[in-house]
Amino acid sequence: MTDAAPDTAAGADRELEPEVSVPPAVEIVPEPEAPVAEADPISAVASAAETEEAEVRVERRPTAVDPTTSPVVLSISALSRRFGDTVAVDGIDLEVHEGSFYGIVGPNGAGKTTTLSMVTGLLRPDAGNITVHGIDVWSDPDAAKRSIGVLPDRLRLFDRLTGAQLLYYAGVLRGLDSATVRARVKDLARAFGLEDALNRLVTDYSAGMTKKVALAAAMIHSPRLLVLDEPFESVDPVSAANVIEILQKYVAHGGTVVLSSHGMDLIQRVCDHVAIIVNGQVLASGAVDDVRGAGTLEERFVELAGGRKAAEGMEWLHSFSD
Ligand SMILES: Nc1ncnc2c1ncn2[C@@H]1O[C@H](COP(=O)(O)OP(=O)(O)OP(=O)(O)O)[C@@H](O)[C@H]1O
Repeated sequence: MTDAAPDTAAGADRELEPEVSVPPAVEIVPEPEAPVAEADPISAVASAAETEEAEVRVERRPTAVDPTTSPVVLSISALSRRFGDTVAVDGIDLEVHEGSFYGIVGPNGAGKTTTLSMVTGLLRPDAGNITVHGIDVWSDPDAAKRSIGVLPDRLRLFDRLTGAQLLYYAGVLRGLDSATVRARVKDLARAFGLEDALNRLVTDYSAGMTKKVALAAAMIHSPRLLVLDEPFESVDPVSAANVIEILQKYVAHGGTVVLSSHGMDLIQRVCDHVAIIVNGQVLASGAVDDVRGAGTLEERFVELAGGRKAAEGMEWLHSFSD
């Protein structure tokens, strides 16, 4: 990350604003080690850009590698973290294999964000170990972070930059050369439907646009592991379908996605593996079909999370005080 190209974000503005000179296709996929499932490497980005024609309903896809037998990309063991008296994460063990589309679900306050923050080197654990491709995230964070792309919760972006500048900055910070960054910015903007917004300040973006530009920034260096905290929050259904298609192609080429979401239906349809976290502990994990059993993932989730609360004691709400 420290070997960034000499260009600056301010320079990016000048270079990107008028017209972007684009070298031929750029892959926003990890360099494939496993055989790829499709002949055309990606243009995941380009093909997913056909917003109008996008299938809003997406389903699980076959991947290049079998995510039950492929090498472990992310290993979490005995991970714990407390904030004062609150135990946010309480001894979590998880293994995520290469080529997996791994969903993490849990009720509000279950510890998902805390877990993902520790996995990506943003929050120091109290105890436990995390390795990414065998590299310990907390003893060698620079090396570990090189292969991770992160969409954190509670985004703190440099929002006084334009979208183009922000993406350019993300790319050069990750050591990409200027021409590669420019080409990828163009691909990503097309894929995420942000072309018209590239030259506007990120602070003026809607919530969904902000999420999409942050997601694009997480992908620009084609990391081997993408860790995405609620990537579809505020994102409209067509854009979400585009993003999913991009992620599915990324996974099909050997990339690995770990994402948290409250969209049970989406996780059930798209992910191959899932972990249900409640009160900082993993109550169920494994292949989605094994975890959900005969019912839906949502039913299993409600069962493990303690069921719904009846709306008793709220009669005052319909007393209409005026
Ligand atoms: N910085 C912090 N300081 C104090 N408590 C925190 C902090 N971050 C998280 N917590 C607490 O840790 C617990 C887990 O929070 P976390 O954000 O990980 O949950 P989550 O599963 O991501 O929830 P949500 O689905 O609502 O985003 C909660 O009780 C929360 O209040």
